[in-house]
Amino acid sequence: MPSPILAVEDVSKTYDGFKAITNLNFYLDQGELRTVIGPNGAGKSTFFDLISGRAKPNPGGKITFGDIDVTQRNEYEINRIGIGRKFQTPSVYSEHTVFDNLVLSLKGPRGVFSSLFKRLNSGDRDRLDDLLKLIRLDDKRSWKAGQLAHGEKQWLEIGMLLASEPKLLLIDEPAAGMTDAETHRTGELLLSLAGKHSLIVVEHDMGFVRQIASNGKVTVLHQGSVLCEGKFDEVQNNQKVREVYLGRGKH
Ligand SMILES: Nc1ncnc2c1ncn2[C@@H]1O[C@H](COP(=O)(O)OP(=O)(O)OP(=O)(O)O)[C@@H](O)[C@H]1O
Repeated sequence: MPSPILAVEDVSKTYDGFKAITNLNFYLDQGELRTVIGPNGAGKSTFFDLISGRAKPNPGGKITFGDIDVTQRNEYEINRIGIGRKFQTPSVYSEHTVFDNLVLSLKGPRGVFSSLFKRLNSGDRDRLDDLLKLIRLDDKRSWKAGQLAHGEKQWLEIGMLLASEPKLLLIDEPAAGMTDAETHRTGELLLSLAGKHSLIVVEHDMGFVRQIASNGKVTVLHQGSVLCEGKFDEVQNNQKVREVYLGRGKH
């Protein structure tokens, strides 16, 4: 049994007396791709905020990454320890080329100026070439990022996340606003990352969830807690999930 890379234990988060996350327990294995779904307001973004250090849990809970207790670490430290996050809306450097966007995201203490004007070593170059192929933007490496289609910007941002060499990737609704073909390609990309990386993907598009959860587990959040966890079909057929999430339990 692989040991969990992430353990979230008895974690709660209260905002102005409202519990956005309630006694949440969540374990992710090394190399696992987990999909997290849940209705609006279920706590998915707050869950990511807590793991990434953007928000602090109420006293009492614990978040462990590898063997490090990150419960009270700040966002910057957690990112350096190896948790990278991609938000729903792509945020690329529009005026820079695709290639330079990746250079700017390479791991290490580099300012914008030194990143762009420093000579890359051959190891970095090879890695960026591989990344460009992986995200299928090899032929657009010299394009300004602002010229890319929405789906391509999302892939570039996944590439930027990978350039920073995280061990765990938190990815928020990567398929939002994509065409069917782009969505499918994104699923292939994420599936190809599993194993080498650990990933948690929050998503609403059920066709996409079915694709990326084909070999893995889905966690359903509801009112800030785990309602159900299992293979896609198990989750889809779960009565509680139908009632609260799909809203058609009685039909
Ligand atoms: N900073 C905050 N201050 C006050 N309430 C918050 C804050 N962040 C989240 N909440 C509340 O916590 C609950 C969970 O919100 P969250 O954004 O985590 O849900 P979600 O599952 O990501 O929803 P969606 O799918 O709509 O993005 C909501 O009721 C929300 O209003």
